[in-house]
Amino acid sequence: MSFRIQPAAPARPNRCQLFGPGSRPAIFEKMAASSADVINLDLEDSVAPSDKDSARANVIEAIGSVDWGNKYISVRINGLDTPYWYRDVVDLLEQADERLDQIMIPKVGCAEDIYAVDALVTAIEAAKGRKKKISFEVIIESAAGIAHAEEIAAASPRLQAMSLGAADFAASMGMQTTGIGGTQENYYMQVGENRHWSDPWHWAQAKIVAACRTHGVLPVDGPFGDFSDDDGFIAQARRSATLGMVGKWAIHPKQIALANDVFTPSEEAVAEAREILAAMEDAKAKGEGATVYKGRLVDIASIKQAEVIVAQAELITAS
Ligand SMILES: CC(C)(COP(=O)(O)OP(=O)(O)OC[C@H]1O[C@@H](n2cnc3c(N)ncnc32)[C@H](O)[C@@H]1OP(=O)(O)O)[C@@H](O)C(=O)NCCC(=O)NCCSC(=O)C[C@H](O)C(=O)O
Ligand SMILES: [Mg+2]
Repeated sequence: MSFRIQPAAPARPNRCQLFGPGSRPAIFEKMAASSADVINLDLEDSVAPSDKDSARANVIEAIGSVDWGNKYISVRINGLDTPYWYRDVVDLLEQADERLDQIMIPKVGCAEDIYAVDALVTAIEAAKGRKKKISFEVIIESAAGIAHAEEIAAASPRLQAMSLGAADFAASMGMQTTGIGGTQENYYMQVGENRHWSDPWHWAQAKIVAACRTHGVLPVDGPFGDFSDDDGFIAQARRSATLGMVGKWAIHPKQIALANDVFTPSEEAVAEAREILAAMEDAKAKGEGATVYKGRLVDIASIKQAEVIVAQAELITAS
């Protein structure tokens, strides 16, 4: 273990982030009534250029007027390569109710992108005397973003979460697909007559998880576009959870329960984790660093693994 202790990620549930276009205010109350932990009101790619101003106004109005309960409220601003983003930040920070928790910055490519938004947000917060410090989340969805994932994760103390945006990522990388995440027919190895499919998102997800865990940021899996494919969504979410991600986006309400289910440790998993902790307490009392649990080795590292599962479950119970 390094001399530097790995920082903890923010202690809030982030199992499902529900997206809705800012140009569709009719669904805001439905989003608020959902079981998602995080609400993402979108000003970016689900909003047509002609609707940017009205969507921004809708979102600012709804942040203060809708009862969002205990949900974490995030607004996705437009990318730094557009003429819209500064107006998004200025109007949100000057006009939106203190209920706003977070800004999502899309298509980040380097740490300086975060620096620029941080400088603007910090100035407006001070000028307006805003009490709550706005947090940031970013989307890694370009070749530059994934290449610089670690410096981006370290870029600001405001940064709480980092998602993989599979659609823009695929386009930026020149990948041969029009799917938004999920299974890719052509990514397989042929062994004799058998095809073995693999996961083209895996390496990017693993890089994001490592960058996030190094700097105390929540790693999140992004969208799964085919919302009629529940099994595909569940499989993708299970792979993400196994890699260390804490949640996944929902681009349709039917994906919320699927994400919550995968990213909530099951009762069996929590019971087993508690049993491992108890077994290791017994081992420690006997001066042993390792013992046998259900026919397999558990040791001091197993304590940390079990604590991850118990901590996830306790966080969700407390929320
Ligand atoms: C995908 C949708 C356009 C589908 O909308 P719709 O046709 O209305 O769906 P349904 O008729 O099946 O809706 C059933 C009921 O659910 C309500 N509804 C629909 N969407 C939402 C929602 N997001 N939140 C809450 N409630 C919702 C409908 O009103 C129906 O209600 P009722 O009539 O009372 O039964 C739509 O879901 C949608 O717009 N989704 C979000 C799209 C979005 O935000 N996209 C951006 C994120 S993905 C991305 O940006 C890619 C990423 O950046 C990358 O690069 O990878
Ligand atoms: Mg995108």
